[in-house]
Amino acid sequence: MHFLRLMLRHLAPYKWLCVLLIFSVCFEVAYAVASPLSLKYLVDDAFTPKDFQAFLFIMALLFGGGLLNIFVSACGDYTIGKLSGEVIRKLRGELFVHLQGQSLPFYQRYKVGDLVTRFSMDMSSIENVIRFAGPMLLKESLSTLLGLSMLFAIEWKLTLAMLAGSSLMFIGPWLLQGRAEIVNLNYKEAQERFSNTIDEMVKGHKTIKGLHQQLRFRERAGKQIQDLFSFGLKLHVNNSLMERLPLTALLILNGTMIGFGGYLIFHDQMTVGGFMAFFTLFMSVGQAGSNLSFLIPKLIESKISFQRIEEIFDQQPAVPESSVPIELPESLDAIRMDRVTFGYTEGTYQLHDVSLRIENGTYAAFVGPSGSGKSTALQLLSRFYDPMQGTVFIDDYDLRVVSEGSLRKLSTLVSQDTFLFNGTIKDNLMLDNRALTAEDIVEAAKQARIHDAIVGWPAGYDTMIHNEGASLSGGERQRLSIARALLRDPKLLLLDEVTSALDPVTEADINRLLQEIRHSKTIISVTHRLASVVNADVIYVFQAGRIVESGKHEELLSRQGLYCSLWEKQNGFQLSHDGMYATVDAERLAKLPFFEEIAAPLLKDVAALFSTETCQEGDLVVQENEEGNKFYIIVRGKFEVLKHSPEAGVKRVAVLQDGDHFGEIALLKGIPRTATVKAMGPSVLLSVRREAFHQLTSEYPTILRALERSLKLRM
Ligand SMILES: Nc1ncnc2c1ncn2[C@@H]1O[C@H](COP(=O)(O)OP(=O)(O)OP(=O)(O)O)[C@@H](O)[C@H]1O
Repeated sequence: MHFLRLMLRHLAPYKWLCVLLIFSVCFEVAYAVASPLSLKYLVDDAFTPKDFQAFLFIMALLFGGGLLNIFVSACGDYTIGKLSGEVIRKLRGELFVHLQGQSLPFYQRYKVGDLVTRFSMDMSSIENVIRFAGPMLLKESLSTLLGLSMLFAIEWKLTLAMLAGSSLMFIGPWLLQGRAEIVNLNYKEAQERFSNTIDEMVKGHKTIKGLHQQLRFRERAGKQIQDLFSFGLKLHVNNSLMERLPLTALLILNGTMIGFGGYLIFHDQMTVGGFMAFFTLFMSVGQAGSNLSFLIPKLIESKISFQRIEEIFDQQPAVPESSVPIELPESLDAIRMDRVTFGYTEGTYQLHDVSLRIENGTYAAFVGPSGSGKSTALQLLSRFYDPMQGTVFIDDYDLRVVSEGSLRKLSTLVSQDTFLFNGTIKDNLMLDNRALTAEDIVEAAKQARIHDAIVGWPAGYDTMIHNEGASLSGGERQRLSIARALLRDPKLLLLDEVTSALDPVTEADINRLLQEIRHSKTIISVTHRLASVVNADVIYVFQAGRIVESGKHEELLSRQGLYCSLWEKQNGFQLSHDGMYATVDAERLAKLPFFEEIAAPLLKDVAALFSTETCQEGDLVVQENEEGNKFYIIVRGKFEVLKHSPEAGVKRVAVLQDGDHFGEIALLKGIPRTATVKAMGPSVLLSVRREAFHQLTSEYPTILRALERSLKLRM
């Protein structure tokens, strides 16, 4: 019933098309039922008495009715096409808009495959039901009802006998329906899971290869393909049984009809013409009945599809637009957080009681260790999430009551995960702003230091971007997204690690650009590279979801707190302009716990042993279980530390960044690495090999002893 209500709700806006469809179906059915009846009159009133006039009259009626039937059926076919097309068009459009209105948590819950399957498979199963199964259901039900009343008129006893036997036709489908629904749902979910695997495999092909996870993916896909096979087989067997059982029942009924009909003729209770008409009509009613049972699997499939699409429609955005949204003015005085607490999921908190105020025209920076909540704070300032407690204000407007359109016009977020649309470079830069001129675009591209690269490509600004920009380097994608943000000319520019994928020269250029535009905008920049925030008007230092320090660079250094220790960790390195050659000071090495006992002159020799290594996003510096023979210090860049376990697969256990070090045990012995270390973007490392280190320690055994002592303490 719920399914019928859903279906009627979607058909309701097209009343006239429905009326036209019902009319054409009724006409077709009436003609189909009347045709076999003509046999009775042909045999009993024209052939047996040899009445030619009556014969001509019946033939004329049949022929005229036939022509009219063809015309009405053609109109009916057009109506069905239009009706199903309109319903699906509306449904697709509404679902699309509904998806756009959803917030980030929705997109974390539903994966690409889930949504694509609903848009493709489920929509076509609904389209099928409206285009074929629905009209057929109407037609065959009417044919059955009308045919049955005619059969009663011809011979009620025989009809009653047949009717009693007909219940056999529906017992099978009735018994199998519950199982059919479950199998159908299982099959659809298996399709979703497989689509998600394909999506992950395409997007993560580099990582899968890099971490040598092909086998795991093949096993996962193999299992899912096996599921598709088993559920598909069950579905097929179930559907076939639902279709075949009524046909078997129909055969039994035919035998009954011939036996009982013959008995009535032999006892003069029925004419031969009447029996012929009854037989033909019964066959067509039987056909209609079995057609109805053929429809059952299709109806069950579309019922599940309707439910799956309704499930999406039932999802409400976690960050809803206010019912009376306020338009923000075109300029802003300040943006602030007032005692904001937030967690991505119930019971977890990524921000605790955070308060801050950033005045118009300020260049503010959020810094702190990885995972301390900097990006989360930025997401709340852009209202991608709402706080659990506390409020985010722009001027004195709570972001929850502000119209999304005016907020997006005022502020633009450039994040670490740049997304480029399939289209040309120009389309990606202009988006929907037709007012932009070619000069504006070139100017922004120059500012973002991407113009030279673009004009170097054969098609220049008309170069097509495919596959979300996978053919471009991380730095190129990042610079394009900066240019795109500049073209929107926002008053509030929110930057999340925008220079992390850039080489030192481009990074310096972008930092210079930010200095140039900082007075015409409010800029909030999340970064882990402290050298880029020394000029900031205010720096907020995050730790475990709280702001633990704030102020200018010099003030924070003098406090000797977390900022100061992060600063010291990142200092003491020199990097050439092209980012290809780095060195480390002996003073910086002395800050490493296992080198602290070693005298300064000896550390100078240790520093000279380091050589520079550069790597790109996805490169594996260290692989779990492989023998280690190098120690690394990160000069710039971000690395994730991954560990593999049979239960959880590959899991990120830490993120390392500028100034962090790893693999020091390899300096003493070549034991297997306990984790994999993978570059999250272009990076520069300093490394020293155990063999080189041993040459030095054989000259100065004190170094070796000091190192052994401090590593023993640490382990
Ligand atoms: N969408 C999410 N769902 C659940 N947890 C999340 C989500 N995004 C981030 N987190 C978690 O929230 C915490 C804070 O993350 P956030 O990205 O804000 O930190 P960050 O200081 O910006 O770190 P980084 O410099 O590494 O980006 C981390 O523990 C992270 O794993």
